[in-house]
Amino acid sequence: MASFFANPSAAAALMPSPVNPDLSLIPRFSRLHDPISILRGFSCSPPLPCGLPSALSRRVTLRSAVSLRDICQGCVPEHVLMRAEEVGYKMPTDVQRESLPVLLSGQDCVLHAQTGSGKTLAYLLLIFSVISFQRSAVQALIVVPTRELGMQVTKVARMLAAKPMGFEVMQKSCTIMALLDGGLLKRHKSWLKAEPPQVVVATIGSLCQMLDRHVFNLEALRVLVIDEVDFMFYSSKQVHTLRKLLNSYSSIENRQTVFASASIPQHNRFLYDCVQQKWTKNNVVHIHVNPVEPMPSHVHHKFMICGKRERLHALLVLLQKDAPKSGIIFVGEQSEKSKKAGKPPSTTLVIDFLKASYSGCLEVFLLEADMNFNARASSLSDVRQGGCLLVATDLASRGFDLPQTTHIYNFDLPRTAVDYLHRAGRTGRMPFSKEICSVTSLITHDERFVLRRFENELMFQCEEVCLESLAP
Ligand SMILES: Nc1ncnc2c1ncn2[C@@H]1O[C@H](COP(=O)(O)OP(=O)(O)OP(=O)(O)O)[C@@H](O)[C@H]1O
Repeated sequence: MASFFANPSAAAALMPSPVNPDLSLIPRFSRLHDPISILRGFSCSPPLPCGLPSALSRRVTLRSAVSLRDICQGCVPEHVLMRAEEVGYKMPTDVQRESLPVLLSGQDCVLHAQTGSGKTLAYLLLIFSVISFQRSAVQALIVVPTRELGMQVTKVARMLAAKPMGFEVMQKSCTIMALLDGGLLKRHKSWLKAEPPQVVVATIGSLCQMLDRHVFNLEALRVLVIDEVDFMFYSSKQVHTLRKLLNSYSSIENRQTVFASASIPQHNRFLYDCVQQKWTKNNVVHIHVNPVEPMPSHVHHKFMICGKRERLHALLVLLQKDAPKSGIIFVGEQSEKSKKAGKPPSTTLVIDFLKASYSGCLEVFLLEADMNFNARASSLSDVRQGGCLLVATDLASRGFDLPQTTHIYNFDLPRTAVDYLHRAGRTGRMPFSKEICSVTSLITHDERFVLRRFENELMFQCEEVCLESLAP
């Protein structure tokens, strides 16, 4: 049993969540979540096959109103806690409240909680509690799927590592290196050799390039985080490299391993693999927050039925009516066939249309994989300045944090329910705010059944809005 439960006062503070497993909903829920574990209760996942020790699945809530400081004091350095408070992280979110005691007790963890729930801060606080600022060696590694998410995580980590105001004694600061696709890898190489940083945030491609060339090693690694783990395993082309990272470049005995995502399809199977494939230790804990509500409840979901040719006009009407503070318009990737035919991608059509017709006060930006890295970086920094309309492909659907985003538009429907969940999760990202945000999908009659399938899988309801009722 996990060592966390050896502490009677901690165990007493834990109460089973009053989650109501509405049985009629369970069959619909099966692809994203495991119905068996919902039926069984809340403290442990079913025993793993083949007599493997059971991975703990915690669906429990610490009830008392404790601050982040209360949870982390004595483990996380004082200056990091002061910085966290300085930037506004005072009370923990649910996932932080549930995961930090487990993480700080040294156990491997699968962090499984809604988009925008604060998983990044949870694993960063663990990292700062474990690494030695005096030692010049790579002690923590965070692997992310995209350059954009890497830039964001690096920014939060650097923000926490900075000296807080009025804090005098800080012998040595922590260095955090971003090793991201398209970065200046040559410069990084010299830096890594001359003075290895304590924390590296990397995309898998860049990381393995460095490890294969023995530019640095992971002998001193204490924490390994794989963010957006389901994407990394199921959609990334670099699964082979990821496995190598988990099994060959560092040892599970010496490191603490953390996997994070808002969606882990068939999570019991994943936990089984973690133990069997030796990606984690046997007593890995599954922190599953709010399992019957995979999306934030203050996000409203809507759809509008319109023909393909009407879509641009419909989008414009919606933008005028909604007047978003900031919005993201998701457009599908261009197919190979359409590329070969020399057609412009849908992103270009949408951007050109909005630039010509949108008369609102927001600036319009583009973010897509085909842009070069500098253009992507500059788009990203522009959209972070304030409100804007970002036209993006699914590149922006994972982990991207623009808290000011109030409206999401699916100009093209996403391919899967998981993609819908991550796109929708780009809004409603202020943990303690209940500001109503919305996701509107523009669909044809034929696509209604696809959206209905997403509704069933993700357990939300979509309200229909009519173009005629919105038009002035
Ligand atoms: N304790 C806290 N207090 C206030 N704000 C917080 C706290 N923790 C996180 N946040 C804010 O919540 C937002 C979402 O956090 P984060 O990006 O870590 O979410 P996430 O769970 O990783 O989401 P996703 O699954 O979409 O990547 C961020 O803007 C972050 O600054």
